Amino acid sequence: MYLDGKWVGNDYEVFTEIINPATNEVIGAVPTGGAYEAEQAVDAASKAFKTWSKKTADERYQLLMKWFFLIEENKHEIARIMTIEQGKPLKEALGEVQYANGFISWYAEEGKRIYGETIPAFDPNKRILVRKEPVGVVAAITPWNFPAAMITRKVAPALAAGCTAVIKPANQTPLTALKMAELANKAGIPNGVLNVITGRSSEIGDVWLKDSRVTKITFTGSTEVGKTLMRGAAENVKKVSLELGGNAPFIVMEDANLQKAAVGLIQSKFRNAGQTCICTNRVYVQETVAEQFIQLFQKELEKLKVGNGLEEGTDIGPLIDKAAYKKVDSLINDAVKKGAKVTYSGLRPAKENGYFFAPTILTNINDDMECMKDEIFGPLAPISTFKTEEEVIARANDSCYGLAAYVYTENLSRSFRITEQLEYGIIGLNDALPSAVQVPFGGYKESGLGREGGHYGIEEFLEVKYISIGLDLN
Ligand SMILES: NC(=O)c1ccc[n+]([C@@H]2O[C@H](COP(=O)([O-])OP(=O)(O)OC[C@H]3O[C@@H](n4cnc5c(N)ncnc54)[C@H](O)[C@@H]3O)[C@@H](O)[C@H]2O)c1
Ligand SMILES: O=C[C@H](O)CS(=O)(=O)O
Repeated sequence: MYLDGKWVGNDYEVFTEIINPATNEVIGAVPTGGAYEAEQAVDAASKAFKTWSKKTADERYQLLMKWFFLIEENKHEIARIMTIEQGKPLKEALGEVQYANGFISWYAEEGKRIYGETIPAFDPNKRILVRKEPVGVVAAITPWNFPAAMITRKVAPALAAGCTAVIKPANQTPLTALKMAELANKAGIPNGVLNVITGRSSEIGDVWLKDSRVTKITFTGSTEVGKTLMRGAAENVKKVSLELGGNAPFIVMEDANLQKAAVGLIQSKFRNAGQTCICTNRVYVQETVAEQFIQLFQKELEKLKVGNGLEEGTDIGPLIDKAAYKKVDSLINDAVKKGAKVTYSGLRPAKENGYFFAPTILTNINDDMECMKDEIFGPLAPISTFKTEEEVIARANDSCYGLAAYVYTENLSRSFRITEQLEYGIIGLNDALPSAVQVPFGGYKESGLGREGGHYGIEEFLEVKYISIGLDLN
C-alpha cells in the first residue's frame, strides 16, 4: 500500500493474491489492509490537505504534468501490468493508459480555470463575491475493468481542485493503481496527497463513510454497491458521486448504414470482452433489415480472435474471473430455455485454462430474458427485432439503468426524435465509442449520480461559497 508517501504492508502476514485471468496463475500479492490502514490514509490526506489546497493552481499544474509525463514514459510497462492482472488485450490496455493520462493533462489545465464571480447586489452598500473551494479529503473506490482510467477520472480533478485523495482499487487489479502511485511519488506529488489502500473493501469503505474528515465519496462500480455507499453517506450527509451499472440498448433503424452499424456493434459490444459499463447489452434491429444486419455483424465477428491479451492479434481477452464466466453462461442458458437461438458461437482457446468466453450471438430474443434486463458484462450479443420507432424507444427506456444508448440511422429528423426521447446520459449516434476526457460521463436513473470528465468533472470536487460584503459607500 502507498500511504503518506511510504510503501507499507510488505511485512504483513495476510496478503491478497492477484490472479492472471488468462492463465489462472498467481502473478502477485498485495497486503490485506482494513480499518486501521483506512484511518491512517485519512490522517495523511487530512494533514496534506492543509498545504496542498494552499498551493497555487499553477503549482499543482506543474506537479500533475510531471506525473503525466512519467506515465507517458512508462505507458508500456503500465499496460503490461494491466493486461496481466485484468486480461484486456495489450492494445486496449495501452489505449486505457493514454485515456487515463488524458484526464491528468485535462484537469491539470482545468485547475487553472476554477473561476468565481461577482453578483450585482440589490443593496448599494453591499458587494457579493462567489468563490469555489476544494471539498477536502476525497475517498475514491474504483472497479477492476478500467484499473487506471477509473482512478485518474476521479483523482486528477480532485487534486487539480486542491483536494487530497484516499483510493481503494478493486482487489482484482491493485497493481496498476500502485504503479500509478509510484509514479505520482516520483513526480514529487507531496506525501499524503494521494494514498492507495488495498484490502477488505467494506471495512475500508465503512471507515471512510464514518470519518467526517472525508468530505466526498466518489465511487465507480456496481449499482448494488453504489446504493450501499449512498445509504452509508446519508449518515453524515457526505457528498457522493456514483458511476454505476448500465444496460445499453443498441438500436439499428432500417435507414441505418448497416455495415457501419455492424462495425459499431463489434466496437461497443466486445471492448474489454464486453466488460465495460457502456457496452451494448441489448440489440434492437428494425425487422425489415434484421436478416441482412445479422449477416453483416456475424461476418465482422468472425474476424475477431479470442486469446491471451499479451499475444499479438488478440481482440478479446478473458473474463475477469470464474463467477463472471458462469454469469454469462447462465444468461445464455436462460435465454435458450425461453426460446432464443444460438446463431453464432465463436472459438475459445482450447489449451488455455483462463476464463475465455466464446463470443456469442443470440437471436429470437424477447424482453423477458434475463440477458435483456441484467448487465451481461461479457461477449454476448442478444438481438431482438422491432416494428416501429415508438416501440423501440419504449423498449429501450424500459430499464432501471440509464447510462449509455446507441442509435444508428441516417435520417436527421429521426436521429433527433429518438435521441431526445432516450433516457440515457450518454448517447452514441452513429458512434459506438463515445468515451473521451472532455465529455460529461454519467448516467440517468440507477446508473449513477454526477458526471466525470470535461469541465463538469471538476465541479464534483468543489464547494461554492459566497461572501456578502457590507460597505459604507455613501
Ligand atoms: N458507470 C461507470 O463509469 C462504470 C465504469 C466501470 C464499471 N462500472 C460498473 O462496475 C461494475 C463492475 O466493477 P466491479 O465488479 O469492480 O464492481 P463492484 O461494485 O463489485 O466493486 C467496485 C469497487 O467497490 C469495492 N467494494 C465492493 N463492495 C464494497 C463495499 N461494501 N464498500 C466499499 N467498497 C466496496 C470493490 O472492492 C471495488 O473496488 C459493473 O456494474 C460496471 O457497470 C461502471
Ligand atoms: O466501464 C466503463 C468506463 O467508464 C470505461 S469508458 O469510460 O467507457 O472507457
